[in-house]
Amino acid sequence: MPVCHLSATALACRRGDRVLFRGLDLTLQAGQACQVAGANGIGKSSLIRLLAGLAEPFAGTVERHGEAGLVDERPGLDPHLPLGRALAFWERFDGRSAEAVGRLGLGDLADVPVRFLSTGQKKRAALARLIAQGAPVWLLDEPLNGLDVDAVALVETIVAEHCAAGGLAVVASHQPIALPGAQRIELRDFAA
Ligand SMILES: Nc1ncnc2c1ncn2[C@@H]1O[C@H](COP(=O)(O)OP(=O)(O)OP(=O)(O)O)[C@@H](O)[C@H]1O
Repeated sequence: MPVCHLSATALACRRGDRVLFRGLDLTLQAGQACQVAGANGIGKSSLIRLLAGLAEPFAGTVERHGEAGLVDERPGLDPHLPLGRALAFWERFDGRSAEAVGRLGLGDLADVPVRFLSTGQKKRAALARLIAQGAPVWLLDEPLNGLDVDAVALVETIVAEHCAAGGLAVVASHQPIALPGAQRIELRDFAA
């Protein structure tokens, strides 16, 4: 696993004419995880986007060393392709195939177009691609949405394995997720 590090300093986020949060500090080294918690609309997705470099902070800085792997509400897979081919598209970038499809219960779905997959199956597929990507910095926005109880436990295990292998993870979720030893950020504590 490539060396990784993620930090945010005095971070503030504005969406539209509203400042959502300010004064947020975060430091994650290889092997560490953080859960970002908070009510709907408080700014969890916005924080993930700042950490991913997809949006500019209103104030403060983000420093990231290591490629980011982002999972959000869009699976990042061509909806018109069968799942197997949609995942294969990423192989040329990732340099490896999505070997976790079996573990994620997708083994029988290779011929099913992505648009026909259920919500939970799409989320599982996004996680299969995330693992294949091999990025050290995982930024997971509501990764449990649509997942059944077994899949929730699997995500908890996969995140723990990723961190044990030297990766790091930020998990934004309004649902409980077991991340032993993880930091926790309550976004309401930074409400502007
Ligand atoms: N492009 C935008 N312009 C203006 N406001 C926005 C924009 N995008 C999001 N917002 C607002 O920013 C706030 C935070 O949104 P965000 O999606 O980060 O919240 P969240 O904590 O992830 O919510 P949820 O738990 O419902 O997913 C919301 O009030 C939302 O309406």
